[in-house]
Amino acid sequence: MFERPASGERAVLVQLDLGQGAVDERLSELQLLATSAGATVEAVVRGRRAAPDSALFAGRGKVEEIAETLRVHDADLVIFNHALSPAQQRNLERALECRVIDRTALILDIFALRARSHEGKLQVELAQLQHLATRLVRGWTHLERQKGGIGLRGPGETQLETDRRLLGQRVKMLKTRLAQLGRQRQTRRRQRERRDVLSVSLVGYTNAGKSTLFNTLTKAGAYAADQLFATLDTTSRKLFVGGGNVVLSDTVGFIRDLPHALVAAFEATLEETASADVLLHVVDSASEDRDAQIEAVNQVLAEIGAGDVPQILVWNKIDLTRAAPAVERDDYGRIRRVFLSARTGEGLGLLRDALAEAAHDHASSASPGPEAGVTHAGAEAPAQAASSATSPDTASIQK
Ligand SMILES: Nc1nc2c(ncn2[C@@H]2O[C@H](COP(=O)(O)OP(=O)(O)OP(=O)(O)O)[C@@H](O)[C@H]2O)c(=O)[nH]1
Ligand SMILES: [Mg+2]
Repeated sequence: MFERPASGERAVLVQLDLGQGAVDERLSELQLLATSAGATVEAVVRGRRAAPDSALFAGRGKVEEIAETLRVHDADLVIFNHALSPAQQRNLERALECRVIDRTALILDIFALRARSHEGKLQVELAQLQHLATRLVRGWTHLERQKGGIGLRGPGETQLETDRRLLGQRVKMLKTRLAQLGRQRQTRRRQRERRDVLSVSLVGYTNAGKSTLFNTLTKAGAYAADQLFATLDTTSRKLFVGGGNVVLSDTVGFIRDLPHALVAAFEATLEETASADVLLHVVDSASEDRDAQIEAVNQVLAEIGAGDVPQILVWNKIDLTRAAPAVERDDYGRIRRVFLSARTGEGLGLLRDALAEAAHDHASSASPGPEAGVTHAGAEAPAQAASSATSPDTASIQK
């Protein structure tokens, strides 16, 4: 579906335990991120520190261990699963004599690979330039330049050697252009609102199954793959459910510690999420990292001003957990959680029911405010404690 540059860089991953928890989950996520960017993971160096070293992030001994690992595996790239300061990155590259990138650069790189729409490309370029702006001083002169490597791909790469002034101008131009596109987007959205269509956005951690669900619901053929950030551009499709019309949008997935430059650059796209009537929060219920992922998604939602948009939790991948398809309702009778499998289609009908209810309430509500979608559902659906195969982890879900 998209061409992938055969970069085949041989990478060594570095994961330090700084006491934030979920170290194993963070590491397997980094592995998936690196593979999604086209690298082959040759080795992993792990360590533990109370706090990052100001000059090298890791300690001296650890840096030596990384150097030795690079030699043994003949690797040419080091990826830190942390945010490195420009100075730390520069010092590490000098010490290790190879390219060192951090988690932010890696994520930006994947975004550069995936961007397809005009707006998406502009957004990625803006994020890359903003990330580069602080790092511009170093240049790449102490390294052999390698076009197309991880962290150097995408529209931002051509600006690498441009001076700050030009870079500033480009950033300004991109912002203006994106603001224009944002206004057009808003106009389209208002027209939709007038037509009384319920707008529903799929949100969730990357790889949760949003695109798969989008496809089975709309048969649209959005790109779904076992890769992080397979989807970058927002795709919307109209959907007919019993209660009325729904516009369903599939969009970029979230990840913990989403780079701020990225959040800022994707403002317009994310705004679409924030202005939805209902969010379908898709969760990979089979993931060991599930609860942390839910939390990370809710955190990003709060950051982009979507913390108050009503959510229906979609407990996806029940084919892996062997949970039964079911719904859970709140005290007002609103469906708050649906157990289903986007892959096998089990429980999909229940989600359609939930959407039909929300669409019905949206159409019949007198004041179509942002929350009109599901908040009044209780009025005509009094607490029918329906088929809730309540799982033991219900308590961990607050939203
Ligand atoms: N077993 C199982 N796998 C699923 C299910 N739904 C999705 N998947 C798989 O999970 C992987 C990710 O699915 P996507 O639909 O691309 O996930 P996404 O949330 O759109 O991911 P991004 O666009 O990368 O953020 C794919 O390999 C899917 O085949 C499901 O119900 N059961
Ligand atoms: Mg997707």
